[in-house]
Amino acid sequence: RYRHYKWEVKYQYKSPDCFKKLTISINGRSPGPTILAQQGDTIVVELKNSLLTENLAVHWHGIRQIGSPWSDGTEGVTQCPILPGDNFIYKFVVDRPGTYLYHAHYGLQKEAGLYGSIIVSVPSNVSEPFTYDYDHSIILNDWYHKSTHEQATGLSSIPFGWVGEPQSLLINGRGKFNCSLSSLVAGVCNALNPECSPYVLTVIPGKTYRLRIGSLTSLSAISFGMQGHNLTVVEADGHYVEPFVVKNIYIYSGETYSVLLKANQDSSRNYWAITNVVSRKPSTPNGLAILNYHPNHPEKLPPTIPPTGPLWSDTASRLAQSFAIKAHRGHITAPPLKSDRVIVLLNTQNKIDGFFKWSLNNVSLTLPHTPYLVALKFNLTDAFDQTPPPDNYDSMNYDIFSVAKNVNATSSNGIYRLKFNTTVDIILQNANTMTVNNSETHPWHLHGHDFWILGYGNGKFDMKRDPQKYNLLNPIMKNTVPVHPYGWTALRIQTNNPGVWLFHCHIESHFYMGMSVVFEAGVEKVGKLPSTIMGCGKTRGFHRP
Ligand SMILES: O=C1O[C@H]([C@@H](O)CO)C(O)=C1O
Repeated sequence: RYRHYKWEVKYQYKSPDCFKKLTISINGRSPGPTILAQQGDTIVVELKNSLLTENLAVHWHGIRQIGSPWSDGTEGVTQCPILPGDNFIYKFVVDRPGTYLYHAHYGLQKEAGLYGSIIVSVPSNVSEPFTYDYDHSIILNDWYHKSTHEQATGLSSIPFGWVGEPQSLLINGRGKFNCSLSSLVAGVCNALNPECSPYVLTVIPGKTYRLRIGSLTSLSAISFGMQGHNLTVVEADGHYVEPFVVKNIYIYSGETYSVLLKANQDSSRNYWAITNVVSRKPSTPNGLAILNYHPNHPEKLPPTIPPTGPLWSDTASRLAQSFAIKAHRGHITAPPLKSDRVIVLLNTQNKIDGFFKWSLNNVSLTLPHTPYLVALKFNLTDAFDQTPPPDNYDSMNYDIFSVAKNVNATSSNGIYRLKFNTTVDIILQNANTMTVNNSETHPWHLHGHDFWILGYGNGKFDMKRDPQKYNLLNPIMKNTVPVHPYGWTALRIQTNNPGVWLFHCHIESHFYMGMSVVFEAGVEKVGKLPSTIMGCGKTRGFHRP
Protein backbone atom coordinates (compact mmCIF):
# COMPACT_ATOMS: atom_id res chain seq x y z
CA ARG A 1 0.00 0.00 0.00
CA TYR A 2 1.11 3.51 -0.79
CA ARG A 3 0.71 6.27 1.75
CA HIS A 4 0.99 9.73 0.23
CA TYR A 5 1.76 12.84 2.23
CA LYS A 6 2.00 16.38 0.96
CA TRP A 7 3.94 18.58 3.34
CA GLU A 8 4.68 22.27 3.18
CA VAL A 9 7.53 23.33 5.44
CA LYS A 10 7.58 26.93 6.59
CA TYR A 11 8.36 29.28 9.45
CA GLN A 12 5.54 30.30 11.73
CA TYR A 13 5.39 31.99 15.10
CA LYS A 14 4.49 29.46 17.76
CA SER A 15 4.45 29.43 21.55
CA PRO A 16 4.93 25.79 22.55
CA ASP A 17 6.17 26.83 26.00
CA CYS A 18 4.25 30.15 26.10
CA PHE A 19 7.27 32.02 24.65
CA LYS A 20 6.82 33.19 21.07
CA LYS A 21 9.46 31.78 18.71
CA LEU A 22 9.91 31.42 14.96
CA THR A 23 9.23 27.72 14.53
CA ILE A 24 9.60 25.47 11.51
CA SER A 25 6.25 23.85 10.91
CA ILE A 26 4.90 21.15 8.63
CA ASN A 27 1.46 22.02 7.28
CA GLY A 28 1.27 24.53 10.12
CA ARG A 29 2.20 22.06 12.84
CA SER A 30 5.13 21.40 15.16
CA PRO A 31 5.57 18.56 16.06
CA GLY A 32 4.63 17.60 12.52
CA PRO A 33 1.93 15.13 11.50
CA THR A 34 2.39 11.52 12.62
CA ILE A 35 3.03 9.10 9.80
CA LEU A 36 0.81 6.07 10.37
CA ALA A 37 1.54 3.00 8.31
CA GLN A 38 1.54 -0.76 8.25
CA GLN A 39 4.60 -2.96 7.80
CA GLY A 40 5.47 -3.19 4.10
CA ASP A 41 3.81 0.08 3.10
CA THR A 42 5.56 2.55 0.82
CA ILE A 43 5.64 6.07 2.19
CA VAL A 44 5.74 8.94 -0.28
CA VAL A 45 6.31 12.39 1.19
CA GLU A 46 6.12 15.25 -1.24
CA LEU A 47 7.89 18.06 0.49
CA LYS A 48 7.72 21.71 -0.44
CA ASN A 49 10.41 23.92 1.04
CA SER A 50 8.64 27.19 1.80
CA LEU A 51 11.32 28.42 4.21
CA LEU A 52 12.02 31.23 1.70
CA THR A 53 15.68 31.73 2.60
CA GLU A 54 16.82 28.36 3.91
CA ASN A 55 17.81 24.96 2.60
CA LEU A 56 16.20 21.83 4.00
CA ALA A 57 16.54 18.05 4.32
CA VAL A 58 14.43 15.58 6.32
CA HIS A 59 15.68 12.28 7.78
CA TRP A 60 13.50 9.23 8.51
CA HIS A 61 15.04 8.06 11.73
CA GLY A 62 15.16 4.29 12.24
CA ILE A 63 13.99 3.50 8.70
CA ARG A 64 16.82 1.57 7.07
CA GLN A 65 16.10 2.74 3.49
CA ILE A 66 16.80 -0.68 2.01
CA GLY A 67 16.98 -0.12 -1.74
CA SER A 68 16.46 3.64 -1.36
CA PRO A 69 19.65 5.01 0.26
CA TRP A 70 19.07 8.32 -1.54
CA SER A 71 15.92 8.86 0.56
CA ASP A 72 17.75 8.94 3.91
CA GLY A 73 17.50 12.71 3.95
CA THR A 74 21.00 13.54 5.18
CA GLU A 75 22.31 16.67 3.58
CA GLY A 76 25.92 16.25 2.44
CA VAL A 77 25.71 12.45 2.67
CA THR A 78 22.77 11.24 0.61
CA GLN A 79 21.51 14.40 -1.03
CA CYS A 80 22.01 18.05 -1.84
CA PRO A 81 19.90 20.37 0.28
CA ILE A 82 16.39 21.13 -0.95
CA LEU A 83 16.48 24.75 -2.11
CA PRO A 84 13.94 27.32 -0.98
CA GLY A 85 10.90 27.06 -3.22
CA ASP A 86 11.78 23.55 -4.43
CA ASN A 87 9.84 20.33 -4.03
CA PHE A 88 11.46 17.02 -3.16
CA ILE A 89 9.92 13.56 -3.02
CA TYR A 90 11.02 11.07 -0.38
CA LYS A 91 9.92 7.53 -1.12
CA PHE A 92 10.74 4.55 1.07
CA VAL A 93 9.36 1.28 2.41
CA VAL A 94 8.65 0.83 6.11
CA ASP A 95 9.75 -2.80 6.23
CA ARG A 96 9.42 -3.39 9.98
CA PRO A 97 6.80 -2.59 12.58
CA GLY A 98 7.77 -0.27 15.41
CA THR A 99 8.13 3.28 16.61
CA TYR A 100 10.29 5.62 14.57
CA LEU A 101 10.88 9.32 14.13
CA TYR A 102 11.58 11.96 11.54
CA HIS A 103 13.37 15.27 11.82
CA ALA A 104 15.32 17.89 9.89
CA HIS A 105 18.90 16.90 9.03
CA TYR A 106 20.29 20.21 7.83
CA GLY A 107 22.18 22.57 10.15
CA LEU A 108 20.33 22.94 13.45
CA GLN A 109 16.85 22.96 11.95
CA LYS A 110 15.52 20.19 14.18
CA GLU A 111 15.96 22.62 17.06
CA ALA A 112 13.49 24.95 15.34
CA GLY A 113 10.70 22.37 15.54
CA LEU A 114 10.84 20.17 12.45
CA TYR A 115 10.22 16.74 13.98
CA GLY A 116 7.57 14.06 14.37
CA SER A 117 6.83 10.32 14.72
CA ILE A 118 6.43 7.40 12.39
CA ILE A 119 4.31 4.53 13.67
CA VAL A 120 4.41 1.26 11.79
CA SER A 121 1.87 -1.33 12.87
CA VAL A 122 2.04 -5.08 12.36
CA PRO A 123 -0.13 -6.66 9.65
CA SER A 124 -3.58 -7.56 10.99
CA ASN A 125 -2.83 -11.30 11.06
CA VAL A 126 0.32 -10.88 13.16
CA SER A 127 0.26 -10.60 16.94
CA GLU A 128 2.80 -8.85 19.13
CA PRO A 129 4.34 -10.35 22.28
CA PHE A 130 2.17 -8.15 24.55
CA THR A 131 -1.39 -6.85 24.59
CA TYR A 132 -2.93 -3.47 25.19
CA ASP A 133 -6.20 -1.64 24.67
CA TYR A 134 -5.03 1.67 23.22
CA ASP A 135 -1.98 3.10 21.50
CA HIS A 136 -0.68 6.65 22.16
CA SER A 137 2.44 8.38 20.99
CA ILE A 138 4.41 10.79 23.16
CA ILE A 139 7.23 12.76 21.64
CA LEU A 140 9.65 14.45 24.01
CA ASN A 141 11.79 17.44 23.21
CA ASP A 142 13.81 20.19 24.78
CA TRP A 143 13.19 23.74 23.61
CA TYR A 144 15.37 26.78 23.08
CA HIS A 145 14.31 30.36 22.59
CA LYS A 146 17.33 31.26 20.46
CA SER A 147 16.99 30.73 16.72
CA THR A 148 18.86 27.97 14.90
CA HIS A 149 20.95 30.74 13.28
CA GLU A 150 22.04 32.29 16.56
CA GLN A 151 22.94 28.85 17.88
CA ALA A 152 24.83 27.78 14.76
CA THR A 153 26.73 31.06 14.67
CA GLY A 154 27.78 30.70 18.30
CA LEU A 155 29.00 27.13 17.80
CA SER A 156 31.12 28.06 14.80
CA SER A 157 32.61 31.29 16.15
CA ILE A 158 35.67 32.43 18.08
CA PRO A 159 34.99 33.03 20.90
CA PHE A 160 32.78 29.97 21.13
CA GLY A 161 29.11 30.54 21.95
CA TRP A 162 27.65 27.44 23.57
CA VAL A 163 23.89 26.81 23.14
CA GLY A 164 23.52 26.29 26.90
CA GLU A 165 20.77 24.36 28.65
CA PRO A 166 17.31 24.47 27.03
CA GLN A 167 14.64 26.85 28.33
CA SER A 168 11.99 24.17 28.68
CA LEU A 169 11.02 20.55 28.10
CA LEU A 170 8.13 19.72 25.80
CA ILE A 171 5.75 16.76 25.97
CA ASN A 172 3.94 16.37 22.63
CA GLY A 173 4.98 19.89 21.75
CA ARG A 174 3.81 21.55 24.96
CA GLY A 175 5.81 22.97 27.84
CA LYS A 176 5.76 25.85 30.25
CA PHE A 177 8.34 28.60 30.44
CA ASN A 178 8.03 30.92 33.42
CA CYS A 179 7.01 34.13 31.64
CA SER A 180 8.05 36.29 34.58
CA LEU A 181 11.67 35.44 33.65
CA SER A 182 11.37 36.81 30.13
CA SER A 183 11.59 40.32 28.80
CA LEU A 184 8.58 42.51 29.29
CA VAL A 185 8.07 43.08 25.56
CA ALA A 186 4.32 42.71 25.14
CA GLY A 187 3.14 39.51 23.51
CA VAL A 188 6.44 37.61 23.63
CA CYS A 189 5.49 35.40 26.55
CA ASN A 190 1.93 34.68 27.55
CA ALA A 191 1.29 32.07 30.22
CA LEU A 192 -2.36 31.88 29.19
CA ASN A 193 -1.72 31.09 25.55
CA PRO A 194 -3.70 27.90 24.80
CA GLU A 195 -0.74 26.61 22.70
CA CYS A 196 1.13 26.00 25.96
CA SER A 197 -1.61 24.44 28.04
CA PRO A 198 -0.30 21.08 29.24
CA TYR A 199 -0.71 18.00 27.12
CA VAL A 200 -3.47 15.76 28.51
CA LEU A 201 -3.47 11.98 28.16
CA THR A 202 -6.92 10.68 29.01
CA VAL A 203 -7.24 7.08 30.17
CA ILE A 204 -10.18 4.85 31.03
CA PRO A 205 -9.80 3.13 34.41
CA GLY A 206 -8.75 -0.50 34.07
CA LYS A 207 -7.45 -0.22 30.51
CA THR A 208 -3.86 -0.78 29.35
CA TYR A 209 -2.10 1.78 27.20
CA ARG A 210 0.85 1.35 24.90
CA LEU A 211 2.76 4.61 25.09
CA ARG A 212 5.18 5.03 22.23
CA ILE A 213 7.74 7.43 23.64
CA GLY A 214 10.31 9.04 21.39
CA SER A 215 12.90 11.68 22.24
CA LEU A 216 14.14 14.25 19.77
CA THR A 217 15.87 16.54 22.21
CA SER A 218 18.63 18.76 20.87
CA LEU A 219 20.76 18.29 23.98
CA SER A 220 19.09 16.78 27.02
CA ALA A 221 18.98 13.23 28.25
CA ILE A 222 15.62 12.81 29.89
CA SER A 223 13.79 10.75 32.45
CA PHE A 224 10.06 10.21 31.86
CA GLY A 225 7.62 8.96 34.47
CA MET A 226 3.95 8.80 35.38
CA GLN A 227 3.20 9.70 38.97
CA GLY A 228 2.03 6.67 40.98
CA HIS A 229 2.30 4.27 38.03
CA ASN A 230 4.80 1.71 36.82
CA LEU A 231 5.85 1.44 33.20
CA THR A 232 6.62 -1.89 31.54
CA VAL A 233 9.18 -1.52 28.77
CA VAL A 234 8.28 -3.71 25.75
CA GLU A 235 9.87 -2.17 22.65
CA ALA A 236 13.05 -0.24 21.89
CA ASP A 237 13.84 1.34 18.49
CA GLY A 238 11.47 -1.07 16.70
CA HIS A 239 12.62 -4.23 18.52
CA TYR A 240 10.71 -6.20 21.13
CA VAL A 241 12.25 -6.10 24.58
CA GLU A 242 12.13 -8.79 27.27
CA PRO A 243 9.69 -6.84 29.48
CA PHE A 244 10.96 -5.05 32.55
CA VAL A 245 9.31 -2.62 34.92
CA VAL A 246 10.52 0.89 35.73
CA LYS A 247 9.25 3.90 37.66
CA ASN A 248 11.01 6.26 35.24
CA ILE A 249 12.40 5.54 31.84
CA TYR A 250 15.62 7.17 30.73
CA ILE A 251 15.50 8.19 27.10
CA TYR A 252 18.26 9.71 25.01
CA SER A 253 17.83 11.80 21.90
CA GLY A 254 16.98 9.59 18.94
CA GLU A 255 15.67 6.66 20.99
CA THR A 256 12.13 5.30 21.01
CA TYR A 257 10.48 3.00 23.54
CA SER A 258 7.07 1.48 23.93
CA VAL A 259 5.94 1.12 27.53
CA LEU A 260 2.71 -0.35 28.86
CA LEU A 261 0.80 1.77 31.34
CA LYS A 262 -2.06 0.20 33.31
CA ALA A 263 -4.69 2.70 34.44
CA ASN A 264 -5.02 0.84 37.74
CA GLN A 265 -4.69 3.62 40.34
CA ASP A 266 -7.26 5.71 42.25
CA SER A 267 -9.55 6.83 39.44
CA SER A 268 -11.08 9.76 41.30
CA ARG A 269 -8.15 12.01 40.47
CA ASN A 270 -5.59 12.99 37.82
CA TYR A 271 -1.80 12.43 37.93
CA TRP A 272 1.30 14.16 36.63
CA ALA A 273 3.42 12.93 33.76
CA ILE A 274 6.88 14.33 34.27
CA THR A 275 10.10 14.68 32.34
CA ASN A 276 13.33 15.93 33.83
CA VAL A 277 16.87 16.46 32.62
CA VAL A 278 19.48 13.91 33.63
CA SER A 279 23.20 13.49 32.93
CA ARG A 280 23.89 17.23 32.66
CA LYS A 281 23.43 19.51 35.66
CA PRO A 282 19.93 20.77 34.95
CA SER A 283 18.83 24.37 34.84
CA THR A 284 15.70 23.56 32.87
CA PRO A 285 12.41 23.20 34.75
CA ASN A 286 10.74 19.79 34.58
CA GLY A 287 8.23 19.18 31.80
CA LEU A 288 4.71 18.34 32.95
CA ALA A 289 1.64 16.81 31.34
CA ILE A 290 -1.58 15.49 32.86
CA LEU A 291 -2.60 11.86 33.07
CA ASN A 292 -6.36 12.24 33.15
CA TYR A 293 -8.55 9.46 34.52
CA HIS A 294 -11.90 9.58 32.78
CA PRO A 295 -14.38 11.06 33.75
CA ASN A 296 -12.39 13.61 35.81
CA HIS A 297 -12.07 16.99 34.14
CA PRO A 298 -8.95 16.92 31.92
CA GLU A 299 -7.67 20.16 33.39
CA LYS A 300 -8.30 19.24 37.00
CA LEU A 301 -4.85 19.55 38.54
CA PRO A 302 -3.54 16.50 40.37
CA PRO A 303 -4.01 16.97 44.13
CA THR A 304 -0.37 16.20 44.94
CA ILE A 305 2.79 17.93 43.77
CA PRO A 306 4.71 16.42 40.84
CA PRO A 307 7.23 13.80 41.93
CA THR A 308 10.89 14.67 41.65
CA GLY A 309 12.57 12.57 39.02
CA PRO A 310 15.82 10.66 39.52
CA LEU A 311 18.96 12.56 40.42
CA TRP A 312 20.66 14.00 37.33
CA SER A 313 24.06 12.68 38.41
CA ASP A 314 22.98 9.08 39.04
CA THR A 315 25.00 7.51 36.20
CA ALA A 316 24.82 4.06 37.83
CA SER A 317 21.04 3.85 37.53
CA ARG A 318 21.19 4.92 33.89
CA LEU A 319 23.82 2.29 33.18
CA ALA A 320 21.60 -0.25 34.96
CA GLN A 321 18.71 0.55 32.61
CA SER A 322 21.02 0.16 29.61
CA PHE A 323 21.96 -3.31 30.87
CA ALA A 324 18.30 -4.24 31.43
CA ILE A 325 17.34 -3.85 27.76
CA LYS A 326 17.54 -7.31 26.20
CA ALA A 327 15.89 -8.83 23.15
CA HIS A 328 12.50 -10.43 23.80
CA ARG A 329 13.01 -14.18 24.24
CA GLY A 330 10.72 -15.00 21.32
CA HIS A 331 12.30 -12.43 19.04
CA ILE A 332 16.04 -12.89 19.24
CA THR A 333 18.13 -12.28 16.14
CA ALA A 334 21.47 -13.79 17.05
CA PRO A 335 24.53 -11.73 16.15
CA PRO A 336 27.45 -13.28 14.26
CA LEU A 337 29.82 -14.71 16.87
CA LYS A 338 32.90 -12.99 15.45
CA SER A 339 33.67 -9.75 13.70
CA ASP A 340 35.86 -9.09 10.70
CA ARG A 341 36.99 -5.66 11.81
CA VAL A 342 37.03 -3.63 15.01
CA ILE A 343 36.87 0.15 14.98
CA VAL A 344 37.44 1.91 18.29
CA LEU A 345 36.18 5.49 18.36
CA LEU A 346 37.59 7.73 21.08
CA ASN A 347 35.09 10.55 21.76
CA THR A 348 36.86 13.79 22.59
CA GLN A 349 36.07 17.46 22.82
CA ASN A 350 38.97 19.56 21.58
CA LYS A 351 40.04 22.73 19.85
CA ILE A 352 40.98 22.85 16.19
CA ASP A 353 42.33 26.15 14.87
CA GLY A 354 40.78 27.82 17.89
CA PHE A 355 37.29 26.37 17.29
CA PHE A 356 35.54 24.05 19.75
CA LYS A 357 35.00 20.66 18.10
CA TRP A 358 34.18 17.05 18.89
CA SER A 359 36.41 14.39 17.37
CA LEU A 360 36.65 10.65 16.90
CA ASN A 361 40.21 9.41 17.10
CA ASN A 362 41.24 13.04 16.70
CA VAL A 363 39.25 13.58 13.50
CA SER A 364 36.29 15.96 13.46
CA LEU A 365 33.89 15.48 10.54
CA THR A 366 33.10 18.32 8.20
CA LEU A 367 30.40 17.51 5.67
CA PRO A 368 31.45 17.97 2.04
CA HIS A 369 29.55 20.18 -0.34
CA THR A 370 29.04 17.25 -2.71
CA PRO A 371 26.97 14.41 -1.19
CA TYR A 372 29.14 11.31 -0.61
CA LEU A 373 26.59 9.03 -2.25
CA VAL A 374 26.80 10.90 -5.54
CA ALA A 375 30.56 11.44 -5.31
CA LEU A 376 31.14 7.70 -4.79
CA LYS A 377 28.74 6.54 -7.51
CA PHE A 378 30.24 8.93 -10.05
CA ASN A 379 33.78 8.43 -8.79
CA LEU A 380 34.34 12.14 -8.09
CA THR A 381 37.51 11.55 -6.09
CA ASP A 382 38.19 15.25 -5.59
CA ALA A 383 34.83 15.74 -3.84
CA PHE A 384 36.19 14.65 -0.45
CA ASP A 385 39.38 13.58 1.32
CA GLN A 386 40.20 10.03 0.18
CA THR A 387 42.27 9.28 3.31
CA PRO A 388 40.15 7.24 5.73
CA PRO A 389 40.12 8.21 9.42
CA PRO A 390 41.94 5.85 11.84
CA ASP A 391 40.45 2.64 13.27
CA ASN A 392 41.92 3.27 16.69
CA TYR A 393 43.62 5.71 19.01
CA ASP A 394 46.71 5.43 21.17
CA SER A 395 44.82 3.52 23.87
CA MET A 396 48.01 2.51 25.69
CA ASN A 397 48.97 6.06 26.47
CA TYR A 398 45.73 8.03 26.46
CA ASP A 399 44.27 8.98 29.82
CA ILE A 400 40.49 9.13 29.39
CA PHE A 401 40.09 10.61 32.88
CA SER A 402 41.96 13.86 32.36
CA VAL A 403 41.70 16.92 30.17
CA ALA A 404 43.77 16.13 27.09
CA LYS A 405 45.08 18.69 24.66
CA ASN A 406 44.72 16.46 21.58
CA VAL A 407 47.04 18.79 19.69
CA ASN A 408 46.94 16.62 16.58
CA ALA A 409 43.17 16.88 16.14
CA THR A 410 42.13 17.79 12.61
CA SER A 411 38.98 18.35 10.61
CA SER A 412 38.36 16.06 7.68
CA ASN A 413 35.61 14.73 5.43
CA GLY A 414 37.30 11.34 5.01
CA ILE A 415 35.12 8.26 5.47
CA TYR A 416 35.34 4.61 6.57
CA ARG A 417 34.98 2.21 3.66
CA LEU A 418 33.56 -1.05 5.03
CA LYS A 419 33.56 -4.33 3.13
CA PHE A 420 30.07 -5.27 2.05
CA ASN A 421 28.39 -8.13 3.96
CA THR A 422 30.97 -8.23 6.73
CA THR A 423 30.65 -7.89 10.48
CA VAL A 424 32.15 -4.80 12.06
CA ASP A 425 32.45 -4.04 15.77
CA ILE A 426 32.36 -0.45 16.88
CA ILE A 427 33.62 0.45 20.34
CA LEU A 428 32.58 3.88 21.51
CA GLN A 429 35.10 5.05 24.08
CA ASN A 430 34.12 8.04 26.18
CA ALA A 431 36.65 10.39 27.77
CA ASN A 432 37.01 13.60 29.74
CA THR A 433 35.87 16.78 28.01
CA MET A 434 37.90 19.98 28.05
CA THR A 435 36.40 20.65 31.49
CA VAL A 436 38.09 19.06 34.51
CA ASN A 437 36.19 16.08 35.97
CA ASN A 438 33.59 16.11 33.24
CA SER A 439 32.51 13.45 30.79
CA GLU A 440 29.16 13.68 28.99
CA THR A 441 26.59 11.17 27.76
CA HIS A 442 26.44 10.86 23.98
CA PRO A 443 23.54 9.15 22.20
CA TRP A 444 25.02 7.57 19.06
CA HIS A 445 22.71 7.00 16.09
CA LEU A 446 23.40 4.86 13.04
CA HIS A 447 21.68 5.40 9.70
CA GLY A 448 20.74 2.53 7.40
CA HIS A 449 21.19 -0.30 9.95
CA ASP A 450 20.42 -1.51 13.40
CA PHE A 451 23.27 -2.79 15.54
CA TRP A 452 23.51 -5.32 18.32
CA ILE A 453 24.53 -3.87 21.66
CA LEU A 454 27.13 -6.32 22.94
CA GLY A 455 28.08 -4.53 26.11
CA TYR A 456 28.67 -1.45 28.19
CA GLY A 457 31.39 -0.76 30.70
CA ASN A 458 33.04 1.82 32.89
CA GLY A 459 36.48 3.20 32.18
CA LYS A 460 38.73 2.21 29.36
CA PHE A 461 37.72 -0.65 27.08
CA ASP A 462 40.03 -3.64 27.46
CA MET A 463 40.56 -5.26 24.04
CA LYS A 464 41.45 -8.60 25.63
CA ARG A 465 39.08 -8.97 28.54
CA ASP A 466 35.95 -7.00 27.70
CA PRO A 467 34.96 -8.89 24.52
CA GLN A 468 34.79 -12.06 26.64
CA LYS A 469 31.92 -10.47 28.54
CA TYR A 470 29.91 -9.61 25.41
CA ASN A 471 26.28 -10.61 25.42
CA LEU A 472 25.96 -12.79 22.33
CA LEU A 473 22.85 -14.59 23.57
CA ASN A 474 20.08 -12.02 23.64
CA PRO A 475 21.50 -8.59 22.79
CA ILE A 476 18.95 -5.97 21.83
CA MET A 477 19.20 -4.40 18.40
CA LYS A 478 18.79 -0.65 18.25
CA ASN A 479 19.65 2.30 16.05
CA THR A 480 20.57 4.68 18.89
CA VAL A 481 22.61 3.93 22.00
CA PRO A 482 24.21 5.97 24.77
CA VAL A 483 27.85 5.92 25.67
CA HIS A 484 27.85 6.79 29.34
CA PRO A 485 30.29 9.22 31.02
CA TYR A 486 33.82 7.76 31.24
CA GLY A 487 32.44 4.51 29.83
CA TRP A 488 32.37 2.46 26.68
CA THR A 489 29.70 0.84 24.55
CA ALA A 490 30.35 -2.05 22.16
CA LEU A 491 28.24 -2.56 19.03
CA ARG A 492 28.19 -5.11 16.23
CA ILE A 493 27.03 -4.17 12.73
CA GLN A 494 26.41 -6.23 9.62
CA THR A 495 27.23 -4.18 6.54
CA ASN A 496 24.35 -5.53 4.47
CA ASN A 497 22.70 -2.33 3.27
CA PRO A 498 24.41 -0.74 0.27
CA GLY A 499 24.86 2.99 0.67
CA VAL A 500 26.61 5.74 2.59
CA TRP A 501 25.52 6.12 6.16
CA LEU A 502 26.11 8.55 8.98
CA PHE A 503 26.95 7.36 12.48
CA HIS A 504 26.83 10.31 14.82
CA CYS A 505 26.11 11.80 18.21
CA HIS A 506 22.43 12.74 18.18
CA ILE A 507 23.04 15.85 20.27
CA GLU A 508 22.40 18.37 17.54
CA SER A 509 25.16 20.78 18.50
CA HIS A 510 27.70 17.97 18.88
CA PHE A 511 26.93 16.65 15.41
CA TYR A 512 27.27 20.20 14.13
CA MET A 513 30.67 20.38 15.86
CA GLY A 514 31.89 17.30 13.99
CA MET A 515 30.90 14.40 16.25
CA SER A 516 30.24 12.01 13.43
CA VAL A 517 31.74 9.42 11.15
CA VAL A 518 30.57 8.14 7.77
CA PHE A 519 30.43 4.49 6.71
CA GLU A 520 30.31 3.37 3.10
CA ALA A 521 29.50 -0.22 2.21
CA GLY A 522 28.52 -1.78 -1.10
CA VAL A 523 27.99 1.54 -2.84
CA GLU A 524 28.60 -0.21 -6.19
CA LYS A 525 25.39 -2.15 -5.53
CA VAL A 526 23.30 1.02 -5.21
CA GLY A 527 20.89 1.43 -8.12
CA LYS A 528 20.48 4.46 -10.36
CA LEU A 529 20.49 7.63 -8.29
CA PRO A 530 17.57 10.01 -8.73
CA SER A 531 18.81 13.27 -10.19
CA THR A 532 16.77 15.17 -7.59
CA ILE A 533 19.49 14.53 -4.97
CA MET A 534 22.08 16.29 -7.17
CA GLY A 535 22.77 19.83 -8.25
CA CYS A 536 25.21 21.09 -5.60
CA GLY A 537 29.01 21.07 -5.34
CA LYS A 538 30.66 18.96 -8.01
CA THR A 539 27.25 17.80 -9.21
CA ARG A 540 26.21 21.33 -10.13
CA GLY A 541 25.97 20.63 -13.85
CA PHE A 542 24.13 17.34 -13.32
CA HIS A 543 20.60 17.18 -14.52
CA ARG A 544 17.85 18.29 -12.16
CA PRO A 545 14.26 18.29 -13.33
O1 LIG B 1 30.08 20.85 23.39
C1 LIG B 1 29.93 21.39 24.47
O2 LIG B 1 30.46 22.60 24.83
C2 LIG B 1 30.00 22.90 26.15
C3 LIG B 1 31.15 23.15 27.07
O3 LIG B 1 31.95 22.01 27.17
C4 LIG B 1 32.01 24.29 26.61
O4 LIG B 1 31.32 25.48 26.68
C5 LIG B 1 29.24 21.74 26.55
O5 LIG B 1 28.68 21.61 27.72
C6 LIG B 1 29.18 20.86 25.54
O6 LIG B 1 28.53 19.71 25.56
